[in-house]
Amino acid sequence: MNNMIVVKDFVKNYGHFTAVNDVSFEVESGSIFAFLGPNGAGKSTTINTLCTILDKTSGTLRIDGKDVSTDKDAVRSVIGVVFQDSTLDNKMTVEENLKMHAYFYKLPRTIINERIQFVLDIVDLAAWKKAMISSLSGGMKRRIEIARSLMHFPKVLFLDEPTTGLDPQTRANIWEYITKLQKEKKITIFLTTHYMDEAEICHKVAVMDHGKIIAFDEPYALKKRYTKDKAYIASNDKQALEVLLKKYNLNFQNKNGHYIVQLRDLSPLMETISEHRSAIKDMEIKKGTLNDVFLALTGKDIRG
Ligand SMILES: Nc1ncnc2c1ncn2[C@@H]1O[C@H](COP(=O)(O)OP(=O)(O)OP(=O)(O)O)[C@@H](O)[C@H]1O
Repeated sequence: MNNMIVVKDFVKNYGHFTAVNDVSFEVESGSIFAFLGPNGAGKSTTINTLCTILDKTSGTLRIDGKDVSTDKDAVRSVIGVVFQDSTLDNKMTVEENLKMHAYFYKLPRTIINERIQFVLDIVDLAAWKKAMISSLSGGMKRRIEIARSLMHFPKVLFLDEPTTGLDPQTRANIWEYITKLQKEKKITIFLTTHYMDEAEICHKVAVMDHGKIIAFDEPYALKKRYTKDKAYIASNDKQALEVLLKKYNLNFQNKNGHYIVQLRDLSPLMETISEHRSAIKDMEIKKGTLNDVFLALTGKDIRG
């Protein structure tokens, strides 16, 4: 396995306050990795240290084999970053913003126009090259920021809450580009989010709380380990249903007319349903979510 990012025993203090407390993790090359956690968990601090913006207190952080503390320029040349808040210049055009980035990264002048076309094509905004940034919607600006971060062909793209504040359709749209970059360009994507549905589609997730990684795995594995699926059943004969649920040792509660049944495996539920078939009004099985994982680990909802 080839790891693009390796973090070992990372600690970051702000004065006497420890924002990141002895964190270690690795991110596989070409994968999409998410830091999931509530506000203040330490996600941005970690991302900013990896991006060479903040200095660590202790530990080792490497990107593509380069140390983020001692080899900052080399690290900067292989990463692209999209911050939480826009850093585009509103008084300039799309093209001018991208050119600024090209000059900053000392791209050869002869390739700049071609590169601008290339990155704008990736986010489907080539037609907006001459538009002022101030005339674009929030979602378009975010796409331009992603395009800009790709100008120097980074191996790793850091996205700090890339879709916060965007409407659901624009969020879906941004995700289309993120997955395209990972699949087609083989870029390693490292993002922070507090949206469960976004973390669900990542290859690996680190769940973070109070500066610690409290779980780290594929979303499916986390859900399997920490959550139970639940069946929601509405019945025309509640008494008979309760007798059956008890008979098959199923753990249940009655809420708002529905029986909520915790499932370890499906067979006792299947037996219950087949014996109760004629009286069932409605039934739905809900899978465990990453929020349930967070709840199981911390006793609180991820949104606080
Ligand atoms: N410059 C700073 N000085 C002091 N404390 C800070 C500083 N920056 C962050 N913190 C604190 O460190 C902790 C982690 O903050 P961080 O921004 O990394 O969290 P986060 O998980 O990214 O949350 P958010 O989603 O709100 O950005 C928080 O308690 C925050 O208040």
